[in-house]
Amino acid sequence: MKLIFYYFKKNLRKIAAGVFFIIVVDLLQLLVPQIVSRAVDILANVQFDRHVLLIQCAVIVGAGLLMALLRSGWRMLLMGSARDLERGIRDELYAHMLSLDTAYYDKTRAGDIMAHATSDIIHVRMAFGFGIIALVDTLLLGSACIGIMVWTSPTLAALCLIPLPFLVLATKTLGNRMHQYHNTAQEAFSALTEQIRESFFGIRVIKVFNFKPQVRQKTENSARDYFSKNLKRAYINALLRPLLGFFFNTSTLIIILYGGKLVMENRLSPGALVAFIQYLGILAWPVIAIGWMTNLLQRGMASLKRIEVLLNTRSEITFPQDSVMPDIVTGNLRFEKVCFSYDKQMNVLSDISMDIPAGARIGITGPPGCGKTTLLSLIPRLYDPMSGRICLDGKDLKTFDPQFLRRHISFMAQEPFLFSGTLEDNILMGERLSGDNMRDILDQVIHICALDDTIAQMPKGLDTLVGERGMTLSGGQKQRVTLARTLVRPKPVVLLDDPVSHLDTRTAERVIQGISRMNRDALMIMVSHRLSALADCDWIYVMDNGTIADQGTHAQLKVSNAFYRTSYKVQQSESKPLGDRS
Ligand SMILES: Nc1ncnc2c1ncn2[C@@H]1O[C@H](COP(=O)(O)OP(=O)(O)OP(=O)(O)O)[C@@H](O)[C@H]1O
Repeated sequence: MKLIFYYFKKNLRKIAAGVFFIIVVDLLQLLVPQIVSRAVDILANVQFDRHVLLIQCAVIVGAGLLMALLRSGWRMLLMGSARDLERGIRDELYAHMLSLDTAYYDKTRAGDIMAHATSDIIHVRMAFGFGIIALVDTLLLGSACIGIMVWTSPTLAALCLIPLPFLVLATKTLGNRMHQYHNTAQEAFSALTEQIRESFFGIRVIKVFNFKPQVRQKTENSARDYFSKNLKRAYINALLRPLLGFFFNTSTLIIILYGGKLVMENRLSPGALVAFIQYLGILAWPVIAIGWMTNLLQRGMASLKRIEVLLNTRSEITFPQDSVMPDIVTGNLRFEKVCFSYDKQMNVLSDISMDIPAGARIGITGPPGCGKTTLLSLIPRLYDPMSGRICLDGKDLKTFDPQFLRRHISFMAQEPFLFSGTLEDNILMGERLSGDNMRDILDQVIHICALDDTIAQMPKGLDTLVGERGMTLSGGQKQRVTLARTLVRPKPVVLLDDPVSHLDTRTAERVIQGISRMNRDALMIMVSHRLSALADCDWIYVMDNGTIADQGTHAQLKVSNAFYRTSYKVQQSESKPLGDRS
């Protein structure tokens, strides 16, 4: 609610002006039947005054014009404020979502986040935009209409308002149903969109495995589900509108029957009878709006609650107020009895202790799933250890300013991820390189990552668009672009998670040689299954089942460690031409 109040206060003038315009429009709306009433009475009188009648017509036209102007005025003011609220919530939510840690995204579905960022925000806007309008209109127009009707003829008002409670009940009950069906239809729509999104996302797998009939069937089922839920909503709508019409017509019938009798008995003027019918027409909107507004507000409050839950979600990774920002980071890294678990139950890393001097080249290897990526992820604090600690230059990572820490660490993730944009955008990530020799550095990094030939073959070179998620590039090309992104800015700690896994042996060798020549002062930790890539490392850790099972140099491990020796032999023989394998 704090957010709502903030934007309410921020747009207070606009909202006040909008509400004032609504009040004026409502008053004009209430005035028109009065003028019509006079006009009818003049017409009913045989010797009518043409001049007065013309004036009354002119007033009606003038009131109509003014109402049209003021209506667009309040729409702009109130809808504008509501849109501002929508924009504000979206900005706040997005900024907050970016601040949440990786663990949050591990357990949250992308579809739910999308729902918060789209439909929930729209519901809040609707509730606090249309909600205000409906509230003012319902209170003012509804009570004024009833007041005028009672004042004109209490008995006629009492009789013609008999169907009103049924009308409110019907709107409320059917409105609730419609709201329920609306929600289920929304869920069905999300499922359908997700289904379509996923099928295009995995179009290659679908084609290769000939999954077309299954995927089509699944999408058809989702579409049918969406259709049937929408149909229920349409049925309710189809029932609601005639029902509203029926109740209003019943009221009109009562007015004509009993009001006509009053006119004939000269207890009511014909003009007043016509005005009565008009007031009943005006009353239709507030009556419908009560049910509509309740639904709108309920839906808006539910969405606001969901948004607030998200906004109140805090990262498990916390950062100290008085964080450390040393002048120099040398890159001395120490793991002290570090344990980690994703689910807080089963350890993925157990009792990891390592002392890594600044500037060292460290290799990490081990069977799939033994915890190599997890171990790297703890260094830029994508996750925090459950116990033990990790120190950079003797200080616990948890004491560093997070931005500062990540500014000093380069991290190449295992899965190459590219954004839609140009190759250069993806390497530089929107930050221009500063300094005179920066173009040379970029060229040098491109060369190290064996990207020069690839880029030279592209008509637009570095300005080539890579498509959504780098669709137009091969797996190996994507991996080298993400490597270039990691290496382009020299940092004291460089973490590479299987940087050459998608590359052929020759290109991988060239890339590894380039990396080892580069930025010799930096601490570099490289995870790799390809043991030849680790041959130049100063020290290699062999992991198994979340622990450090062995350590040594490449030469030592080739002899002393069974896993390392066997893997190396297999990889050596695989890299030989078929005829040379023995
Ligand atoms: N986000 C996650 N949530 C829960 N469990 C995870 C998550 N990421 C990894 N794991 C589990 O943690 C264990 C270690 O995974 P990790 O990715 O660190 O292994 P790895 O040694 O890098 O594997 P690979 O060589 O295949 O890349 C695995 O059992 C994996 O299933």
